[in-house]
Amino acid sequence: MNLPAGLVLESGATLAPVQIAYHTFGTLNPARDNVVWVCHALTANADVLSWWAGLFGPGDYFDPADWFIVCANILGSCYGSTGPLTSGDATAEPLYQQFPLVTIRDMVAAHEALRQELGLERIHTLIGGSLGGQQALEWAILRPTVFTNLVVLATNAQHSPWGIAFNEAQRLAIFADPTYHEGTPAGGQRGMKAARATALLSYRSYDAYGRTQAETDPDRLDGFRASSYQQHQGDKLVARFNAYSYVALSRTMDTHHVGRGRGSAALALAFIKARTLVISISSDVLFPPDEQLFLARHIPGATYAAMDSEYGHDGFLIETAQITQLLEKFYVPSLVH
Ligand SMILES: CC(=O)SCCNC(=O)CCNC(=O)[C@H](O)C(C)(C)COP(=O)(O)OP(=O)(O)OC[C@H]1O[C@@H](n2cnc3c(N)ncnc32)[C@H](O)[C@@H]1OP(=O)(O)O
Ligand SMILES: N[C@@H](CCO)C(=O)O
Repeated sequence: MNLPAGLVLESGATLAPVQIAYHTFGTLNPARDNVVWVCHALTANADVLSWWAGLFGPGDYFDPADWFIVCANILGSCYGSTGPLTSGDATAEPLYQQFPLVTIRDMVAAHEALRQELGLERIHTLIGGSLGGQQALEWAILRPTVFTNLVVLATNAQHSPWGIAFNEAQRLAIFADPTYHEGTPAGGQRGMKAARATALLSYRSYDAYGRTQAETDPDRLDGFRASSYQQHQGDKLVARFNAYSYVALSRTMDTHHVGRGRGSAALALAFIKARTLVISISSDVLFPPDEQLFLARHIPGATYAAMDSEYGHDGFLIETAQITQLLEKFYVPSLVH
């Protein structure tokens, strides 16, 4: 979808033109009440069936045979929507480091424009984890009557000092790579590799590393498994992402505060009318369970569910069997459609 006039961002700057890439799966039913809208996290994309398999896909809880699933790539990303490498205007240069600050609310403005374009008056379920949960919360506050159900995982009402510090450490790694400042599509790759390796420490847990990366050779002095894992994960992101989007999206995450201009986070959450399920992960050090307890306390009538997992923050992507069980329990009373 194209917005030729673009969007006036929360900062006051105009981003124009704006393109929003999205995928839909399944079919909108005649009653138009089977829409599930997924807000994706930091480095994912609109193809939710590829990165949330086990929850979205044939035979999964959200089976495209039953549901009309919509997922839009977020502004600032590199998977089709307007971002630092796409000027949006074929004649202009990409903006690279000059890409403007996009807030979570700006991302939501893009989702809202797409919802209106698609003519979806009601969304049965709005779901997202992490940065996706931040968008979902903002949207449910902004348009309280649109969403029947809201499911947020491993997310928060306001990005924490700890989360911002992690993001800053990652940006420092990218800024220390001189190629980032050259402004080319491959700029900052070595920095982003280090940034992803740093981020991973906040996405997994001590126990997960202990289980998957333990050494079997007690005499080893170098070349540890945990080291090559960090290298591999950094390389894997470099192969599919770019440093300018990484910096832009981490800055977006830092801006997240549902209470901005609304008195407080608690007052803002009280606007939500959707029936809400808030899910936490016991080993999540980046978005710890206290943050989800806060959400559940302040969203009217919300249900809180704690997942026990050793996977840390990334548990929201990995623990699909547990999430399915929680959804089955959550939807039973209201049955569905
Ligand atoms: C275009 C696309 O790729 S779609 C985008 C995919 N990603 C997203 O959308 C973002 C959301 N997804 C994610 O963040 C992740 O995929 C997760 C959290 C769901 C799972 O993370 P993964 O990295 O797949 O799992 P895990 O931590 O177990 O690591 C497995 C990988 O590490 C490798 N690995 C494990 N131990 C080691 C080691 N000691 N040394 C080197 N490599 C290792 C494995 O071989 C495997 O590599 P592969 O992914 O290249 O096959
Ligand atoms: N590992 C995920 C989640 C971060 O919140 C990603 O790369 O998008």
